[in-house]
Amino acid sequence: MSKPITFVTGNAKKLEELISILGPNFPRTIVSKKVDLPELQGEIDEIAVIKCKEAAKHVDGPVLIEDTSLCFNALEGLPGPYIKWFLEKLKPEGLYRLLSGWEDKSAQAICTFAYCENSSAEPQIFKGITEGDIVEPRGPRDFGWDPVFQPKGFDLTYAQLPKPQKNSISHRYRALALLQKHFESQQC
Ligand SMILES: O=c1nc[nH]c2c1ncn2[C@H]1C[C@H](O)[C@@H](COP(=O)(O)OP(=O)(O)OP(=O)(O)O)O1
Ligand SMILES: [Mg+2]
Repeated sequence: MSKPITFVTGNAKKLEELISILGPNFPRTIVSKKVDLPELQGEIDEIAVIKCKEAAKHVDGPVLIEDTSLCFNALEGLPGPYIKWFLEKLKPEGLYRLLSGWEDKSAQAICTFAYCENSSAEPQIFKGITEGDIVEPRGPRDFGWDPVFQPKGFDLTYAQLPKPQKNSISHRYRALALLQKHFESQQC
């Protein structure tokens, strides 16, 4: 019997989406642990790997983390992994205004999961990307920058989409689909 996987995050909304996306048939048990992990600098994959190693110090056994970036194409991918601080200071309105000097409002929402079996194992990466545009904020404000991200092919923002619909196209869904495939293939 495999040990449960501990998903380490300080963000309750991430946990809620993970549970609802993976559903009841995921082959491993997932428990969660609330830890405020350091907000690191660097390239997206690098950050996820170091974050996973940090998280492993708080857990005895398999550990999972994720880090989310919002990358504006006009700004060469910024704010990217620093979106948390940009959102905190500028609020959704300010994120939209950041692009006022640019015609290109396109952006990528990127979710990077990192998993390691224990604190000495090298983390594995599972990454999902959803393309969209940064728009004037619309919809409920219960999760981060959801009000300003409008996925390509939709005329509603992530915040306006019904949860199951966001969870069927989101960056987090795409990353978790890869994670799910990995654990399902390990079973046979
Ligand atoms: O689907 C999403 N829709 C809207 N906003 C989102 C989403 N996913 C993360 N977010 C926000 C949370 C944080 O302001 C920043 C990512 O920073 P990030 O470090 O990954 O998240 P966090 O510090 O809240 O939780 P954790 O303890 O897992 O690091 O973007
Ligand atoms: Mg964080």
